[in-house]
Amino acid sequence: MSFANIPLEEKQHALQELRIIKEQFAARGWFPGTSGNLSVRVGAYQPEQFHFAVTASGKDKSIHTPEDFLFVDQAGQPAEATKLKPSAETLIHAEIYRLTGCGAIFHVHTIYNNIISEGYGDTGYIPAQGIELIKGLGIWEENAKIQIPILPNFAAIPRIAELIPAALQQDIPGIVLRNHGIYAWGANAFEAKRHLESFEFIFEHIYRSLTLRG
Ligand SMILES: CSC[C@@H](O)[C@@H](O)C(=O)COP(=O)(O)O
Ligand SMILES: [Zn+2]
Repeated sequence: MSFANIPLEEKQHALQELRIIKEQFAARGWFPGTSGNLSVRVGAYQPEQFHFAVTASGKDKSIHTPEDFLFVDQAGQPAEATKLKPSAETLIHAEIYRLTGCGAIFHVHTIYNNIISEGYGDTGYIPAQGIELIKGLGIWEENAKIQIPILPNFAAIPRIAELIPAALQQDIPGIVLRNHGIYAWGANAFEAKRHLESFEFIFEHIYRSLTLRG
């Protein structure tokens, strides 16, 4: 499906969803120093052709402006004429959409995801078990044991993107960049938000449990 053929209402709905999520996450302090990026996919999905709305790069994500988002294609290139620059990490979003066919991807930098990803960085994944919010990831098995993948925080985004296929864990809707932040995704914005909140609860739980035990 070409970008022009995607109904205007669907595009506007995606922008409205992003605007609401951006405001909610900003209120939690999840975009410090302009960090973080958000996207919602629009139109039909084929691994080799799709489109999504993504945050423009380097903006203060705690305020709303008419220049907060733009639409890009599967290669991360603007889908229509614009002076806006897509997020520096758009290629990571594109690769996650290509591999999963998901509907929304949210990326935030938090103290908990940074500290925990550094702590487990050499292991390559964050282990979690016995935390109720694992169910928030859609994993309902009793006492489920999960491993949340960690990728190195290379400066070159294409180098990170090329590691994603091997790192993806079936049933784990997220990837952490070491000492950087998390990407969480879902079939739609509602699910991606639930997953992101669940991951962040898990990270804080692990951090506080380790601190308590000394
Ligand atoms: C200003 S620190 C954050 C950036 O380095 C980057 O990791 C980030 O999340 C935001 O980049 P952006 O290009 O605004 O989407
Ligand atoms: Zn980032």
